[in-house]
Amino acid sequence: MQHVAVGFLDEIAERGWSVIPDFIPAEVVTEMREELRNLWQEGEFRRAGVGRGASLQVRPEIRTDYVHWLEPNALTPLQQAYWDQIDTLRQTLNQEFFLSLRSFEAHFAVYPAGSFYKKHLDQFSQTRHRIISCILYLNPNWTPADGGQLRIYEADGLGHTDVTPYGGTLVCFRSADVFHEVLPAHRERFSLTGWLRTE
Ligand SMILES: O=C(O)CCC(=O)C(=O)O
Ligand SMILES: [Fe+2]
Repeated sequence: MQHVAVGFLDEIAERGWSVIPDFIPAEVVTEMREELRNLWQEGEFRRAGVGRGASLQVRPEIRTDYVHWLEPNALTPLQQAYWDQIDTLRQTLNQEFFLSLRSFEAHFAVYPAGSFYKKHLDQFSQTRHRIISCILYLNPNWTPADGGQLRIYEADGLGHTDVTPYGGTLVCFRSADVFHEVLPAHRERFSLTGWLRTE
């Protein structure tokens, strides 16, 4: 079993979210960002939507990012290595919290300068398969002045915490009950966003 910091599991249990700085090393962040950039230049991204299946809609008043879904059967070696790391996390979460997380789905995301994603939950009301959201940031030299923070709301709805999207940082939270939003990014913002699922 991978050694995850005790604090990580406690935070997920108690407040619903946790941040792991340097989840992957800087060289790997750079290589992943190169893969993302190539796909972007090849026109392999689509405007992200809201909802699922037939009710999926592009809603620019809610989110203005672009996504490219990864194909689990055709991962690059770099993507596979990340998948393996997440799989260890999956097993740890299953053991610790008696969950039945079975799979992982993920997309690269690009937030062009000025983009945002308003306050939302990641679980769909009709289907409840997304249990833990995992976001890996791929930005070079990000600073708080670049905006694009992930704003995580407290369960009481009163307070919030802003997470700066430094390259290599992983944020995990419970998809069903942690409200969050992406504040407007002042620079192009890159990430790999995924969900541990029960199906
Ligand atoms: O990129 C982030 O920080 C969060 C993205 C997000 O909330 C989502 O894609 O559902
Ligand atoms: Fe989200």
